[in-house]
Amino acid sequence: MNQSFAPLAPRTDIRPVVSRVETVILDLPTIRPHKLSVATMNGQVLMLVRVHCSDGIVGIGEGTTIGGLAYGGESPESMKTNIDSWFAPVMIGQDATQVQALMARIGRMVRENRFAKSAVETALLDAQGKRVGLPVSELLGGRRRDRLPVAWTLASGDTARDIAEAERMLDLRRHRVFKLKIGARPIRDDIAHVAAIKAALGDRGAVRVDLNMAWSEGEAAFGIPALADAGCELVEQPVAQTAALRRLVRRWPVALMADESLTGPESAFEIARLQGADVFAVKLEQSGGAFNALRVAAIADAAGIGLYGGTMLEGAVGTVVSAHAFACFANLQWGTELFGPLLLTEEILAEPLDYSEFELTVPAGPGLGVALDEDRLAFFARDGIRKTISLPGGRV
Ligand SMILES: O=C(O)C[C@H]1C=CC(=O)O1
Ligand SMILES: [Mn+2]
Repeated sequence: MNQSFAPLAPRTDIRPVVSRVETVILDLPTIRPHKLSVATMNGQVLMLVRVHCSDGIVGIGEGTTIGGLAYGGESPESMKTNIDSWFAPVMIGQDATQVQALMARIGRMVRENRFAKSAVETALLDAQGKRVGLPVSELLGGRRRDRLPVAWTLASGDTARDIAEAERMLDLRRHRVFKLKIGARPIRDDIAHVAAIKAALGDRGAVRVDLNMAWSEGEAAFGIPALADAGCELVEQPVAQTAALRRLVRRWPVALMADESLTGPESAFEIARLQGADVFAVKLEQSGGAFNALRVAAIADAAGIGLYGGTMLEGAVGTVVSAHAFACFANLQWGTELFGPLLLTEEILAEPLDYSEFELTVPAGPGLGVALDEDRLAFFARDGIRKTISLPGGRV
């Protein structure tokens, strides 16, 4: 046999490595102002990261915050700078197939920066899923559900407008669980607002509230029983301090949920040890990525704490990786609020996500199972082509 025609044996000793890391910031309009006690959002800023690998595969990830720096110490701009300057050199040339090992390497070189870590981990998982032909959920241990219930946040700042919005969501069969953002107004006004919305919806819609830490412990002791009387079933992060939250838990027939005070497995362990919450709002970015979110869920399960799939109001990419992770949770007693893409006026995916019958379908394709619409991305990129053209009707 002529040796020169013998097929080459595949090189199993050469693994694809990270060859380039690219970041971009997108500025997207929201369907209406979104009013939280900490900030009013008139648009959303997404930081997208692409991890290019030596086998030609590209993974995508997202880092997004709420109201810039209003929610925490990272902003989309800080994520972009830190990934460009500090993450990329640590990643380039490293084995792209061993996601946990590479994240551990990043963890040794980069302190904090949980949101940015979540974004690059997402991109590595997307790339590895595309490489092996499996959805991210399967790389995380395997999904237990294909569809996730999705709550909607009413945050227009106006009671009548919120009721009309809830009615529309019920008619569309898109959402039947409503989270009301309160805490910016006097307590009695907020209670009246919640009571009016619950009275209008009756048994057709569940009502929950999020204070984003706005109340003191004394205000919470006054407000929570009134919320329970108004028919509210869940109160999210009424106070900032874990110790205060713990003192409020189980005093009234309404569940209390930790959000801002939950920043990954260590804080989850501490809150669980103190019996400081009935429910955890797990967010991938707050946790530092999907693997850490699964660790938080395991701690909640072990402690008998309920689970809720939270959002940082991410766009499609951050929402989808969260969906893959929440699909793997053993328990998801309180559903999710993965509605971020629906708050944006613009679609950035080639195929939109499927929101129907009050639920979101977890994509089944390899990796995240979604593809970006590159033209729209180029259009909405900061300093992108939107700066140089305008649409008819002045839509932008
Ligand atoms: O939970 C938060 O604090 C952030 C976020 C989630 C939904 C929403 O409207 O805001
Ligand atoms: Mn919250």
